[in-house]
Amino acid sequence: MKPIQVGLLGIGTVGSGVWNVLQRNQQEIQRRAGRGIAIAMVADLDTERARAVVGDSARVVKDAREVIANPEIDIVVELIGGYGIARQLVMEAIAAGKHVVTANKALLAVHGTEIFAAAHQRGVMVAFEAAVAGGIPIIKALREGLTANRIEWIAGIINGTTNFILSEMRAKGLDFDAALKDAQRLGYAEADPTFDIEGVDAAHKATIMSAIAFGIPVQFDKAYVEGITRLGAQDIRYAEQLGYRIKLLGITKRVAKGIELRVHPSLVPAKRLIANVEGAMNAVVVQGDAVGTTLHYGKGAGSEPTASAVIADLVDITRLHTSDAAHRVPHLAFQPDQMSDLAVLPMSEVVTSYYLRLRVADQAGVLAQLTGLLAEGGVSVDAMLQREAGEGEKQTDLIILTHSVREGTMDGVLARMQQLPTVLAPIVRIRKEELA
Ligand SMILES: NC(=O)c1ccc[n+]([C@@H]2O[C@H](COP(=O)([O-])OP(=O)(O)OC[C@H]3O[C@@H](n4cnc5c(N)ncnc54)[C@H](O)[C@@H]3O)[C@@H](O)[C@H]2O)c1
Ligand SMILES: N[C@@H](CCO)C(=O)O
Ligand code: NA
Repeated sequence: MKPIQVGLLGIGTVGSGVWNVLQRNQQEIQRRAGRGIAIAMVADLDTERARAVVGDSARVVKDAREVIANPEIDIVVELIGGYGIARQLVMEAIAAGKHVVTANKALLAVHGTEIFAAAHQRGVMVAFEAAVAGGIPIIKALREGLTANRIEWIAGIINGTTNFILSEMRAKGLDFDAALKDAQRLGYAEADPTFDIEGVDAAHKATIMSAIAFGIPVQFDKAYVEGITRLGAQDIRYAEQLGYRIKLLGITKRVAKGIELRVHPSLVPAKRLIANVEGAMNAVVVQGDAVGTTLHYGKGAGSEPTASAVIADLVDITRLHTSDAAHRVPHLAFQPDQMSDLAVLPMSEVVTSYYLRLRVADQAGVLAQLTGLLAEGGVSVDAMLQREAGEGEKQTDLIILTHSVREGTMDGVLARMQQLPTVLAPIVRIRKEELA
């Protein structure tokens, strides 16, 4: 049988990885897929660089629409990125009856509803394993391997750049700016790392996981997003003294009132496996009612790790494309007519515990005032740490760990604490997740 015909849109970091791995493992992949997989056409604005990768083995064009218009092409792989031209090309490929593979989490988190509906209507598959945690087969795990479970929550380190920065801050005592410079020097962070450090990239990925886990539409606009740019090196140190590490987590959780969907720095007990995921590595913890806790660990980015996921999608499509569309794995794990309208909750409704750092005057009665306000708000204290004031110092750091409380309640208590004349600087609040 003729190999299934693939057209690649964009052959940068991920695209060249896809080309190279497919060439190298061609025979083994064919034995698994039951049919050859051939990249017949490649479109990239930089045709010279594209030719340097593929040589004479595929047709190289500048205009991605030439690939989409080619009736010979069965699968279009979108590896351009962003929500602009990539969105148009994906929609056009679907309209042309092509199956689509994409690594573009930004696109799916924001426009997924429109894209999946169009694909469903046209009877084509849109596969996106590479979009969440790169090479880790987490989409496959959530959609198929864990399909027996009522998923309770997912918490993941799903951005390698920020995990690298946090690891550097902890190991070397660097502040955020210095650690970011290291990440850029070593090629982990992009020239414009905004989406990574502000938590947006992790929120895109968490949004996609929340949809698959709970059968809700992708709703990036409802996600709470907080990055690591304001994290102080001293908080990493204090957290460590209390037995915690600080990680940027993407969290989605089913609670009585709806779904939590949030990305923010979190204290995690140092003894948890996920707290020990260092450098640019990714890890996702999934809690299912039947299986219990599972941990999925590996490389979330990079040319060949990401290509590993893109090619797995190509194999899936090669195996399934002749099957009746109703018997394929649904895009978001649940049948499209069985989606839930559970609400994504505002952050004020989220219940979690907190690490608070207060810069306070070192004088009698301060602690009593603060614990008084906490008690009034119904916030229960779990642990406290007071840094010894140096000789002659008139102020000190006070660290408070709380038990669980509604975020809206905590906001009120913090506002009242902040007004005390003995609280000398903005209070730092970091959420704490026990993950058990
Ligand atoms: N790099 C990673 O490790 C990684 C990991 C997971 C997901 N992703 C996602 O994969 C996608 C690709 O990322 P990348 O790192 O390979 O990016 P890249 O910048 O290295 O490659 C993008 C390629 O697309 C080409 N391109 C841009 N506009 C085009 C157009 N209109 N027509 C044709 N080609 C065009 C560029 O010339 C470039 O070669 C993104 O959505 C990214 O978020 C990347
Ligand atoms: N910028 C992303 C790349 C993979 O999506 C990261 O740092 O993890
Ligand atoms: Na993945």
